[in-house]
Amino acid sequence: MAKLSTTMCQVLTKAAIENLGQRKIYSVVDVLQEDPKKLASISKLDFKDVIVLRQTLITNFSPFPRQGLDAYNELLSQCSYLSSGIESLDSLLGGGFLTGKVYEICGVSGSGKTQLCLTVAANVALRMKKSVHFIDTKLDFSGKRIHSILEAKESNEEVVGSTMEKILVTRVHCYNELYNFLYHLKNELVREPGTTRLVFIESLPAVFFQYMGANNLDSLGLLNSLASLIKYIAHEHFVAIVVINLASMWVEEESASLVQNEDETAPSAPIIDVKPALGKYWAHVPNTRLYIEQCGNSTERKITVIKSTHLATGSFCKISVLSEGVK
Ligand SMILES: Nc1ncnc2c1ncn2[C@@H]1O[C@H](COP(=O)(O)OP(=O)(O)OP(=O)(O)O)[C@@H](O)[C@H]1O
Repeated sequence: MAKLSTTMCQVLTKAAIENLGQRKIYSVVDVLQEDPKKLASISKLDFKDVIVLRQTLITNFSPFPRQGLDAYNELLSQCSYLSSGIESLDSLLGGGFLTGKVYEICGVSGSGKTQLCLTVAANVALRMKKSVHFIDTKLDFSGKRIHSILEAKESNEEVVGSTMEKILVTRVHCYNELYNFLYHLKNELVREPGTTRLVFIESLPAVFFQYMGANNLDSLGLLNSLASLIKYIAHEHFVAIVVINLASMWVEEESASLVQNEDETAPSAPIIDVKPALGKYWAHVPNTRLYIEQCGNSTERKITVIKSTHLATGSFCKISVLSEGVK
């Protein structure tokens, strides 16, 4: 909501702004909502000038509809898939993580979220000249682990060293530090566009749990500001942002009692529902949500698309968490 100023239009004088202010008309939206005749009498501007003012404000402040073709061409020219370096995951994602999108990887504790992110960070940094940001909110980033993942892929110690230099780890202790870091990253990308294409936030609940509970409105406001910033960076600077979230498993007892087995005598299996943390507001923020869970033997994991704007939900792939990283 832009505040009125004399630089917005030649006819908008300081006196007119003061006159409008006395009637609580302070912003562009206030002017556009008001009847032009009434505006002329309040501001003491000519009716002709009020029409010029309205046209100028509409031209400069309205979002214009764009053709679908323009949006598609922009996507083709500026977005790219960042291969995760894990074949099965790339084919699930249609080629890799798409720049300009926000991804969430959720799963219960120990499901392999961190191992997956470290491996993808290592793979992307190894292949690309750009830096990969890793925001560590849990304060447990392991340089040793990423070094051993890289060593398993690359025998040249110099290449391993230069790749590790491209993985920029930032430790944040609280929401404010996270927000400030992202804000500065946004400014850096304005100054030097394209310096980074991939950002991991590991993990979001770690900086939010302190705000949950008592004053829920505060946490919603903070979550809203962070979500806008994350989306802005991803969309405007063509960065893929991968947010790690915890998930909990809930047994839906009501549904369980409705589901009958084939012989209708044995008790039916309870339906397990996956609930990512951070609530309903956050639920719509990521463009794609991936759920990672253990399956089969202790190293095997299944990744399922549980929400997406461009991938089929329910599709899945299998990966293995090994000493040399995720494969
Ligand atoms: N060096 C390693 N070699 C093989 N497997 C490993 C290695 N390090 C961790 N793992 C496996 O990775 C799994 C833990 O994964 P990870 O730490 O990524 O879980 P997480 O989902 O991030 O958990 P949390 O939410 O608690 O942080 C365990 O099954 C562990 O055995």
